Amino acid sequence: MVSRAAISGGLIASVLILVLFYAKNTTFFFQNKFFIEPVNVSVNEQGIQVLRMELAQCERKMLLGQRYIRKPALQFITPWLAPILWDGTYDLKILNNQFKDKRIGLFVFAVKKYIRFLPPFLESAERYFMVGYSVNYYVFTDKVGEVQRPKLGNGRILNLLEVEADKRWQDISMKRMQILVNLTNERLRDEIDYLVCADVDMVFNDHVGVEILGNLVATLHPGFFLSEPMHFPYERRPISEAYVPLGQGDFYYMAAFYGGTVQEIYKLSSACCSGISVDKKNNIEALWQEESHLNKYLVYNKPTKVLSPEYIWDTNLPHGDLVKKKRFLAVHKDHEEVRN
Ligand SMILES: CC(=O)N[C@H]1[C@@H](OP(=O)(O)OP(=O)(O)OC[C@H]2O[C@@H](n3ccc(=O)[nH]c3=O)[C@H](O)[C@@H]2O)O[C@H](CO)[C@H](O)[C@@H]1O
Ligand SMILES: [Mn+2]
Repeated sequence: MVSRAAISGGLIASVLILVLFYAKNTTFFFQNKFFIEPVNVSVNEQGIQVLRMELAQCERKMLLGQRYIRKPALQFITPWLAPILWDGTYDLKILNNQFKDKRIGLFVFAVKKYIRFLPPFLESAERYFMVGYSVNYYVFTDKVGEVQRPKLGNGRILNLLEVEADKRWQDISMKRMQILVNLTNERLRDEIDYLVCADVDMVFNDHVGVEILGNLVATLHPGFFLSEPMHFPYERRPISEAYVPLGQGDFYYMAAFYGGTVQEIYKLSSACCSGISVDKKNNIEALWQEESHLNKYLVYNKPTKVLSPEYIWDTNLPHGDLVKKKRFLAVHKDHEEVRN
């Protein structure tokens, strides 16, 4: 004869199994359904409301025991509590007060054919980049004599500096790290407080101000901000110094816009530079050159501020509706033509 206790035990066990099975599947279901949430990432007056509604929705789902996950890049804060800058998430008045006496540098390479991108880059920077602040441009080129000096605002200085042109575009792009080491180790220490490093094949298209300043600042790559970390194009070959193992890394950053204090950029460029030279000795080049080394560095040295893809956008990319302000835009180019 089966005892009563055994029957109720069996019943409880089967109910438990059913509950677990249901929970597992609903979690799975909601994870998929809500993983890419079509959110309004701009937090102005309506934005705040949207955010509140989302939070309420999120709480409701959590109450129901369903897991609710929002894409990390669409959050306003990283897991290590650094702000992710989206339009409307900061108060410019407070920041302008905080940074009012700071001197800012903008570092850019315009070598060989890329010199053609320099006039629109500088003109747009004069219109949108740190307007009202003391800005020192550091333009490295192999054709100092060919640069037409644009009209600059008050307190803004153009430093034209000579750099030797490498044969391969990859080497030109990577050489930026070597130049940055020297620049931040010597001259810049007394000249500026913050340095911003940019690609030249870009134009400023909207306000970019002191909100981007911080100890160590990097920008989410606009092509990967919604991707799963396992799909980030990190260097995955362990033989390279830029290697990032699967399961590590939070975001994929683009090397076309990053910055920080002179001291932090010195540390960053020194690390990337030594990684690049070890790779050279081992006859390997990281998948995305210095960008791979930058990403490796940022896995282990977390940025203190992260810029949303508002700060690097390309109009060819999908999901532009999530990015309300396109502040720094890639200029479309014929890669073959301009690199050869
Ligand atoms: C979509 C894509 O392909 N993205 C990669 C590509 O970006 P990009 O296609 O944006 O690289 P790029 O051709 O703009 O080169 C980077 C920068 O190096 C400078 N430069 C380069 C070549 C040259 O002849 N003269 C010169 O001045 C210039 O400032 C330029 O903006 O390459 C980068 C550098 O490795 C990164 O890895 C990017 O992820
Ligand atoms: Mn570029």
